[in-house]
Amino acid sequence: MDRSKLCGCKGVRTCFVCEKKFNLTPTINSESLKKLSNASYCSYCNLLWSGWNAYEYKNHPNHTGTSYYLDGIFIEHEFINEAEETMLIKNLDTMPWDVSQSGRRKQNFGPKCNFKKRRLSMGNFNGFPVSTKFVQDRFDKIPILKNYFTIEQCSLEYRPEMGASIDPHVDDCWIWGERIITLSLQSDTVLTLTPHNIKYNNQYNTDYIPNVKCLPIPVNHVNYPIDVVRVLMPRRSLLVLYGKPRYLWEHCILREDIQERRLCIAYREFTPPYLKGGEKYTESCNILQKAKCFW
Ligand SMILES: O=C(O)CCC(=O)C(=O)O
Ligand SMILES: [Fe+2]
Repeated sequence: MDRSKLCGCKGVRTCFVCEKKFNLTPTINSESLKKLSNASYCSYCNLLWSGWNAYEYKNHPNHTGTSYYLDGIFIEHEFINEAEETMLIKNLDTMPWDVSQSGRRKQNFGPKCNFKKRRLSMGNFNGFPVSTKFVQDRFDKIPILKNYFTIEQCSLEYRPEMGASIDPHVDDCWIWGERIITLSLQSDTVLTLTPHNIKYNNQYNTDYIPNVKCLPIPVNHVNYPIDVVRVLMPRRSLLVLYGKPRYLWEHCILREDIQERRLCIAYREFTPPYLKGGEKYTESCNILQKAKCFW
């Protein structure tokens, strides 16, 4: 089944286009997730509240039912204003979009990374679009983003008519540092966190997680009463995932949570070995220099 001329999907990933043409069925079944114990994140009290509805945070402070605590999720509402959002979307859309998996499109600005061989190179990385610079500059305002130095910036587009989604995954742990940032644009969606069922040793390069031996992997099965966490990502908000939600849970965006076109800009930093003073710095110093450029 060669889908290279049809869409961007590979392996188990699918979109409406290839599902129709090859009679494929999507792998993720949200109905089965709804049957698990689920809770939604409230960004105002930093707690999870029982239930699937990700808009539960709007009931704050009048939540009812049981609450749970999971450290490692941060949301800043209205990180950018409406005029800035309009301007960002307009500027992103002046640049070409590349097809990606599961009906998404993307614009990638960052070095070339071979996650399997764990090899890093400049590739055609040339810095970042100047129209997006103010977003990176504003990271300084957020205390948990202290010393955040962006190495990769990736715009993603999700359209309902493509059946766009992103399958459960953990962002690579060898090259990408602890703090994963996402700026959401154009419409709200939900990030769904699910138990990380390890499929094979070192999947996502989890052996490279700092202090991995101290972390109870997979935490959910061992001692956490919740199997699915729903995190609303309102348009114009900034989400930061770190700690356990970044390393020990997979995150995904379900097709049913894309109701309108949604864009986001995802940001990644290097892991400590590739930062100044780290043991891999000789391999990364040119890339760190390049990541200061805006064009
Ligand atoms: O679209 C999003 O908010 C999540 C994207 C994501 O998880 C990724 O690019 O690794
Ligand atoms: Fe991700």
